[in-house]
Amino acid sequence: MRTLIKGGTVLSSTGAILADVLVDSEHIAALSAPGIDWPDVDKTIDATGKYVLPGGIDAHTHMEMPFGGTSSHDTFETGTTAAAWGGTTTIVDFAVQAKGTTLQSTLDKWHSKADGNCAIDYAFHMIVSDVNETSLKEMQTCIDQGVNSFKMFMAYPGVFYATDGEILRAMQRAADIGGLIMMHAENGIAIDELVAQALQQGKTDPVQHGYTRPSELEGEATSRAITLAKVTRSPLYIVHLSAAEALNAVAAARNTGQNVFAETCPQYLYLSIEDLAKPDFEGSKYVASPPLRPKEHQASLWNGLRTNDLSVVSTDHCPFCFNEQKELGRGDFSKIPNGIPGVEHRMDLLHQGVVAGEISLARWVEITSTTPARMFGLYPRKGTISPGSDADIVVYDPAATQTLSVETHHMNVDYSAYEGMQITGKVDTVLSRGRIVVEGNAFHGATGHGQFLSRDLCQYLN
Ligand SMILES: NC(=O)NCCC(=O)O
Ligand SMILES: [Zn+2]
Ligand SMILES: [Zn+2]
Repeated sequence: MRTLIKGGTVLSSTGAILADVLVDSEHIAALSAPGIDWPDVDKTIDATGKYVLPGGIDAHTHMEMPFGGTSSHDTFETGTTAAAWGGTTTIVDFAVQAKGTTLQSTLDKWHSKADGNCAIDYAFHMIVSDVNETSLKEMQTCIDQGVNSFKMFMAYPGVFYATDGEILRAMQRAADIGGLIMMHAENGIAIDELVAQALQQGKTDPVQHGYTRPSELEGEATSRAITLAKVTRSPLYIVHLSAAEALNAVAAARNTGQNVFAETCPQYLYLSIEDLAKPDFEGSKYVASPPLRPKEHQASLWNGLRTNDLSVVSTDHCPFCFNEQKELGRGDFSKIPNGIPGVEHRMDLLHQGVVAGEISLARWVEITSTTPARMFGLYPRKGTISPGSDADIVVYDPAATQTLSVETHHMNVDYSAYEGMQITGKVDTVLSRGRIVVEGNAFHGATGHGQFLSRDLCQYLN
């Protein structure tokens, strides 16, 4: 099957050119001057007036993730389908080690959830919640199976939390074997005290989730993680960075040349603690950790995206329904399942950054596709429109408009965190390994089309 995408503006992390893109089977065969007459073309897509960009890579999702006695509501099938609708053609999801289990059994479990069930390609990170001799050894086993990044938690004592000593040991191991430690950086011990105090004072509303997780405690944990990474000579990737204090710590480390990287998420760029404070328990829809911050943090985060102190935007997609799931925390905010849905909207939301003049078109591509591909060992198979690369391609109409809503989204969750938001730009067509999966308002993808991506070691970019 040969598909020609004609007349579009092809975007990359370095700029834009007018070019046609020839796709042969699953791969990009050629970029050519506009109008070249390629033989044996089965399907032509007219991209005149549209952008042609590499498919989005969302390096932080949680499909079917157990949390707080329930499970995130998107399956790998529904979540990857929603991702495709929004122009994301690869996800990297987190396999979650439960305490007392091995990394191998965790990996097997996540394969059994995902394999054969994804509409787009997928890979895994590993959450290490039980640091012991076996799991430290198994980090190499994970790498051998294409999983070379390991998330650890300074938050959630008693669940995922690791002590500084455990983090130090895992970082030493990662440094030895070429792994990447990803850190949820919040001071969970201090936060638990603040949570207990708030509950004791009868403060139970969702907004307390924000008040009990102050940005200083994200800044402190980020600095501590950076120090541990420095001592162990381990690269470090801070996940879901939300606070100016944390960003300052990352920027300072990077200025000294340390291999420290960070991602932020659309919710920290567009939503704020005012959403968490919505009445009638509606704030629960916005409970995630780190929490949504006062609006002032947003300008710092956009600046971090420009300076590259924030290298990646991922969603941390972790959907829990308002009815039944978020409901578990009515009367006790600490029991609200943590997470916000968003896998479908990342490309659109970041395009608003282009429209608003916060970032360039090239930067849009870089932070949503090219850098995650390079950072997580998927480049040049993914993250670029180049001959030989997988034909994961988005044709995007920058002039179209849409309104985000639970009525129209495809995520398996009963609310939209961005309800009513007006968006300029819309996905027109999506190809996943050469297959047209989205075309206008039609979905042509298939469950099981998505393949597991065994990742190469990470390529760090300062
Ligand atoms: N972020 C969040 O609130 N839920 C998902 C788990 C995590 O990433 O910490
Ligand atoms: Zn986290
Ligand atoms: Zn997460």
